[in-house]
Amino acid sequence: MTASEMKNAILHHLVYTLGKDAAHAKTYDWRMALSFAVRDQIVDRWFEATRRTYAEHRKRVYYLSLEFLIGRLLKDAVINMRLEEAVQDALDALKIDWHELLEDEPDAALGNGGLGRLAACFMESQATLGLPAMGYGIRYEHGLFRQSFEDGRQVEEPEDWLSQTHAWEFVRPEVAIDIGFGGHVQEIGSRANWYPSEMLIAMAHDTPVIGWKGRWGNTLRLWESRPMHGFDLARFNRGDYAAAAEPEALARTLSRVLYPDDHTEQGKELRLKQEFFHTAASIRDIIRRFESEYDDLKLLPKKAAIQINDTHPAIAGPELVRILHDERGMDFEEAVGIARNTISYTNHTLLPEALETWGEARMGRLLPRHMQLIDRIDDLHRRETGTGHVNAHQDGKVHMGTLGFIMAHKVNGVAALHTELQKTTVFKDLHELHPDRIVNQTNGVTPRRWLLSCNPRLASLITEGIGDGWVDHAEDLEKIEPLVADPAWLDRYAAAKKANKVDLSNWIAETMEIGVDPDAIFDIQVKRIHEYKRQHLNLLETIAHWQEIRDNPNAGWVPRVKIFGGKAFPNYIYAKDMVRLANDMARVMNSDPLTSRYLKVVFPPNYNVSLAERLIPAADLSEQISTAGKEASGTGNMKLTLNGALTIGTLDGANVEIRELVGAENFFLFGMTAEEVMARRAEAGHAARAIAEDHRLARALEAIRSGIFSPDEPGRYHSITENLSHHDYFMVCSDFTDYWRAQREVDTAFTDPKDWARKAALNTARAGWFSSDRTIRGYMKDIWHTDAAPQVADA
Ligand SMILES: CCc1ccc([C@H](C)CC(=O)N[C@@H]2O[C@H](CO)[C@@H](O)[C@H](O)[C@H]2O)cc1
Repeated sequence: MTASEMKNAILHHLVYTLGKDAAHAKTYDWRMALSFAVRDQIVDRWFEATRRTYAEHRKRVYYLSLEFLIGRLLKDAVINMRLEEAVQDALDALKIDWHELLEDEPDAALGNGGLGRLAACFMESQATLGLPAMGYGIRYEHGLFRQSFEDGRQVEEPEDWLSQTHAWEFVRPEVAIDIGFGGHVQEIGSRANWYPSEMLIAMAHDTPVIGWKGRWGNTLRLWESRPMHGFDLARFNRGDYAAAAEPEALARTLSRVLYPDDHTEQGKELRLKQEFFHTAASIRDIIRRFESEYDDLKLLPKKAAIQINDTHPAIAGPELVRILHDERGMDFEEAVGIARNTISYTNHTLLPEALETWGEARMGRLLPRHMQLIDRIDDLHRRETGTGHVNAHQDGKVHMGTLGFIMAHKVNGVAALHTELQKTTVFKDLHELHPDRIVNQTNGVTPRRWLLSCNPRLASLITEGIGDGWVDHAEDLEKIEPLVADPAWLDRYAAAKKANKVDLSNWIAETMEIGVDPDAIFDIQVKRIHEYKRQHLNLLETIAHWQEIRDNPNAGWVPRVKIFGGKAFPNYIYAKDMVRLANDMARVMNSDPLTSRYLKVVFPPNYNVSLAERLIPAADLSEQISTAGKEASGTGNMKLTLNGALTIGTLDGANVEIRELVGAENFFLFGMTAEEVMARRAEAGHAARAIAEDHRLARALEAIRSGIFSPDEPGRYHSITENLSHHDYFMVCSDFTDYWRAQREVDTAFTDPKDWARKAALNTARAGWFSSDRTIRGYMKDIWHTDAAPQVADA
């Protein structure tokens, strides 16, 4: 598409779709007009892919997830359709600033963190690989809350991405599925009729997901909840206005807001209703599509692969069995077999508090037939395995992890260490019963968004050196290794990083009025705030570092900027205290005349996908410091490695595989292994001993305890200091000394910019394996048994 064609298409949509005259158009109008112009280019490819999938009777993958952390879509679409040049030239001609339009788009923040973002990367990779796939999610009216800071405290505000028209979705009023809750069951022999007492509608909104070079397009279908019966006019006419709107309000509650908790199940009824609403609508839609092409449901596993993203859609098993057995009359055991061969389950966490369980009373009341089927599935599993002690329904609860495992033909972990730990911890018994069911699929990230789009300086340097094959064959990045040996190329590599750091310093100055030195080490920890991720270990080291600089300011300290980003679950007080402590420390340290030129702390609010795209290209050091055995994989670690940040980290999650691939000499390792953590945790007083043995740790804790960072409320962080001194379940104290050692090694290494650049470039060169394209190819081979469609021509 030429620039002038693009210009005309933009002007066409401005006038005829937005109904705006160019003279009066606002940024929003231009962004929407451009989005529609680009969308037009995508729709044809999207339809072509759908048509081919039907025509070639291809097996489809269905990715069921309560979260899709998509971020912005305009730039992604322009880049994947190779329209960047045409768009930029068209906008130049219209005197419209491209970056202003990009910044104007709200993030689609339909997820909490790792799990949701992984789903979004997977959707883009499936489309890039030409794999017929469909994502099923919920169209939350309010995504993850907006975070702001008041006096250093996290404050949450509702996020409202839908207050403006969303350019990238198409509503599907004809795809409206009845969803029931409660009521009673009438059993007829083995089968039953379920008579729900509450009904509402799931309506579909489709977003095209276009792959690299526009060669294939898939659909992300998001469900909105609508009332079965709309506005109650009779009540309104009787003046009972609130009641008149009640059915509408009630029904819409289900897709109103994303639950902001990641890692702690709240067991709230609305959450279970959201999960069933999402999953039942998706399963019904999958069966409808299957039956529109085939008439023998025994074929289902051959033509559909359903992946459940953690336990949140685990009710999919019983719901599929209910439809196959109760509604389609299939024999119960056969129905379970068909369902199991269709479904596979990914586990993303070992944290006990994150493993969902539902009370039998609540499940029985809300989903009476499913509760019965869960018991029959347990019974069948007992007969199949000849054991009685592993049941989904146990001690008055339904364990969704066990249900997900029993009703799946494959269960996967998201990194090699995590997958092995699954076999010895959460799924130990089930693994013994089904030794070949657990497989590993180490996570990945899309190199389109997380390198080509967010780091154009580095991307163009790479493409100039090795061509653009790396964009959809990221393993090709290893071809830059020979260039790393060329000092001139390495200088340009370092210059790209430096320019990104200057951009970020300017943004921090503009938005936070904090001056940071772009030649300092940009040390970044960006992720959800959680004790197991140990932001407080980073804060303690920062305090000890600050104290040492104050003791001896002229000791030739290597300047460091500590950048934090992340949201705390609103009810997670300890995590919110960690956020506030970081802000209190920033206030004191950044204005400390003795130390501020050597050490700054910066905590930009509202960390989300778009802020990650701004921070990650400017990172020198990637903080991946979780307690070994706790972070299932991590994906931020992969994005930072791809963008040339060196990792300081523990042998946890995918850090292990990153270190193996980039080389131990290009990674700052510290801390106990998962086994050592278990052993140390068994030793009483492990924290007190660590504190006694490390004066820096003791002194840093004392600084917090004494109120240096909270003079107006000295006891503000009592919870943190007391917990660390007496419990310290996540081994912050026991890993401190070695962490300090590793951080000082970082300082030393950074004083040799050439060697640092070489290490950084080798991280980029060897990060290709962490592409989500490789991950999806793994799922296709080991779990979904699908192959990609031969590609249509490039965009
Ligand atoms: C029910 C509450 C709840 C909500 C979300 C979750 C997610 C599983 C948490 C999550 O995001 N896990 C992260 O998944 C990433 C993608 O696989 C991994 O890289 C991270 O290590 C893991 O913490 C657990 C429990």
